[in-house]
Amino acid sequence: MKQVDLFEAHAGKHTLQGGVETDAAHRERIDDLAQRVERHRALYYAGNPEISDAAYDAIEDELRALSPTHPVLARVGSASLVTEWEKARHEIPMGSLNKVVNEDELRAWVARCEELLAKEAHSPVERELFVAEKLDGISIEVLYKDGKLVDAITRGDGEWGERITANVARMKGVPARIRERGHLSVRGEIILRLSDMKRHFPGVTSPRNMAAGLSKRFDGQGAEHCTVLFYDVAEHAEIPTCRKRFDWLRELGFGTPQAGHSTLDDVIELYRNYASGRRAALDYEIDGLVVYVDSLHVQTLLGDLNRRPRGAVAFKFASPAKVSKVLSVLWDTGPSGRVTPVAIVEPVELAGAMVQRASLHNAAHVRSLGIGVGDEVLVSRRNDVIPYVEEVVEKRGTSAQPPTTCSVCGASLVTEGEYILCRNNSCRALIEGRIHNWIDAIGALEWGDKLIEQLVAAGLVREPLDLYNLQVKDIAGLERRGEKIAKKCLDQIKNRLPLTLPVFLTALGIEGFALQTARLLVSAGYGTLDKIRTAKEAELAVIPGLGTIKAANIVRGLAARKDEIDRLIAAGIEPVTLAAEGPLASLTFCFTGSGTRPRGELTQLVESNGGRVLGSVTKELNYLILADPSSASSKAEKARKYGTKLITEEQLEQLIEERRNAAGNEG
Ligand SMILES: NC(=O)c1ccc[n+]([C@@H]2O[C@H](COP(=O)([O-])OP(=O)(O)OC[C@H]3O[C@@H](n4cnc5c(N)ncnc54)[C@H](O)[C@@H]3O)[C@@H](O)[C@H]2O)c1
Ligand SMILES: [Zn+2]
Repeated sequence: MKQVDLFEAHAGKHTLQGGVETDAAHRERIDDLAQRVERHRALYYAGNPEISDAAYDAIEDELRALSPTHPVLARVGSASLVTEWEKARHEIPMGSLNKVVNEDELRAWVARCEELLAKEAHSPVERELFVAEKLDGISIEVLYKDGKLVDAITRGDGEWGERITANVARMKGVPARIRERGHLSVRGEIILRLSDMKRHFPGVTSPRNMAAGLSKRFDGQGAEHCTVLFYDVAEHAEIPTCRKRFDWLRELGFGTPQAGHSTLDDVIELYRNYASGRRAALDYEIDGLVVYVDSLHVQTLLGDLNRRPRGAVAFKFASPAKVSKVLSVLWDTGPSGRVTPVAIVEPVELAGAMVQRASLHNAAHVRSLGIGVGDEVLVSRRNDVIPYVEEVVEKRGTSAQPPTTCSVCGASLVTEGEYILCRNNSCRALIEGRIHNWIDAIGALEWGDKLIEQLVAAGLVREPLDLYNLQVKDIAGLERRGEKIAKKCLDQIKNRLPLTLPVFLTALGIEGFALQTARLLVSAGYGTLDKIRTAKEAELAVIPGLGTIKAANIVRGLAARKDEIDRLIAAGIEPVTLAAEGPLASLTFCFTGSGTRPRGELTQLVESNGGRVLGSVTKELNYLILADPSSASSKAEKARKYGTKLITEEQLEQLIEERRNAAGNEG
C-alpha cells in the first residue's frame, strides 16, 4: 500500500473520497471505517477502549489509504466527548502528531522538511534534531498564573477539554507553585508508572487506561498515584530550541521524558535501541519517540496542518498488524495428530508478504476469541513468524466450532487439554509426520517436506521401512523430481545405516521419546532394542530423569509400532548396540550451537565410534564440540572451568582419525 505523504495527506491533494475514483464498494468501506474510527476514539478517550491500539491503528491506516483527506483524520481526539466534568476551552488549541513507523518514513519526513525549507536559511535538519520518549498516557494542559497552579484541562478534541484540576493537582510531578511569574501553559502527559501500578493496583494490566480512569474519578481517589511528565510550553517566544525548552521545564521543577539533541542517524540508532530492550526496561510505557526539528524558529517556519506540526513526528514502534476479513476457518491435522485451527483471510500485505493464512493456535484460542467467518480480525506477523490472529476487531459472523472429525481421514477426534487430536495411525497427516520424523532423526538433509508429502500421497511410503525399499524410478517419476535427486536421496538414507540404538529409537518419533530420553535408557543399562521392548512401565519409571508419564508413553508407543519395528528388523534395518570399543571408547562429547551437519548425524558419528554423547556440560565431559572454540557462551565458559576440551567438528574428525591410527599401530 502506498504511504500517503504526511503533509499533503489532509490538504486536499488526493481526491479519492467523493471523487470519480471512489467506487461504491470503497465508499461503503470508507464510511464504515470512518464511523468505527470515531466510535473507537470516543471509547478510547473515555478510558474504555474495546480494541487494542494496534487494531485501532490498522483501521485508521486503512481509512487513510482509501481516503487520505477524510475529515475524521484531520480531527484530534474525540468530538463526542461526553463528560460530567466541566468543559473548558484551551486558549491555544492542543494538537496531535503525524506518525512514521519506520526508518524510511522518518528519512522521508526529514527530506520533506528540507524541501519546504529550501528557500530559508537554516542548518541541515538531519543534524539538528531533538528526540524525546513518546509517553503513552493522557495529554494534559496545566496552567499557572503568577506562579500558582490554577487549571488543568485534558486535550479533549483539541479545543474543548475537561477541567480536571482537582485531580491533577494531586498527581506526582505537578508543583503547586513555580517561580515563573505571569501566565504559563505547560503541556504534558498523565502516566501511571509501572511500579505504582504494581503496588497500588495489582491485577491491572493497562497503565494508560488506568491513568485515564484515575484522572477522571470524581472522588479523586488514586490520582495521587499518577505522574505527570511535561514536554511542551505554549508560546514562549524567547526559548530558541527544543533542548532549551526541556532544560527550562526541568529548571522550573517539572519532570520530563528522557530526551536529547540528536542527528538523524543517532535517532535511528536510539530507536533500535529502545525497540530492542531499553523500552522494556522503563518504569512507564512509551509507544515511540517524538522527533522534533530542534530549532523552534524553524518549527514555526514549517507551520502545522490540522493541528499537527510539520516540524515534529511521532516515530512509533512498529506493530506489523493489519485488519482483514475471515473467509473460513480450517482445522488442519498436523504431523503429530494435533489439529490446528487456521483462519483463511482476505489477502493482506504484512511486513512485505501477502498473508492469507493465519494461525489460531488451538481450539481454546478459537473459543476465547469467539472468531467466526465474516469477522474482521487483527492479523500480526512478528519477526517473520507465522501470521497470527490477535483479536476480533469487528464481530460479524457466528463463532466457529471445533470439529469432531479429522479433516484428513475422517476419524473421530479426541480432546486433550487445550488441544484436539487425530489418533488414527493410518491418517495421512500422521504418516507424513512419522516419515518426516524418521528422515529428520537420521539426518537425511536432501529430503524436503514436499518430497515426503508426494511419496505419502502416491502411496509409496506408509512406514519407515518403505523408505528403504524405494527405487530410483519411484522418486524420479514424481512431479518435478529427476533421477539425479532420486539417487542422491536414496544414497543418503542408505549411507546412514546402521543406525545406533538412540537414533533408531528417536527416529520412531514416539511421543516424549527424544534423543535425550533414548540415551538415558541406554546408559541405564537398556543397551539393546530387545531389552527396551520387553521392559515394563514400572521399571522404566524409576530411571532417574524418566518418570511415569514418559515411561508410559514409551511402552505404549513401542507396542503401537510393534509390527512396523518387526518389519524393519526383518529387513535388516536393525539398530546397532553402541560400540564399546572403537577409537572414541570411554570418551564423552557434547554439542552446542548450530553445526554444519545435523545433530543426529554427528551423534551417530560419535556413537558409532564408541563415544558417548552427553546432553549438557558436566564434570565428566571430555569434549565440547562447537563452531568457535573461543566462544564466550555460558556453556563454553563452564566447559573451560571443568577442564573440558573445546573442539570443532573438523577436530572431532581428526580426533577419530588419529585415535584410529594410533590403535592400528599398537595392534
Ligand atoms: N484502542 C483504541 O480504540 C484507540 C482509539 C483511538 C486512539 N487510540 C490510540 O491513540 C493514539 C492516537 O492518539 P493521538 O491522536 O492522541 O496521537 P498520539 O498519542 O499518537 O500522539 C500525539 C500525542 O503524543 C503525546 N506525547 C507523548 N509524549 C510526547 C512528547 N515527548 N512530545 C510530544 N507529544 C508527546 C501528546 O499527548 C500528543 O498529543 C494511537 O496510539 C492510537 O492507537 C486507540
Ligand atoms: Zn486424521
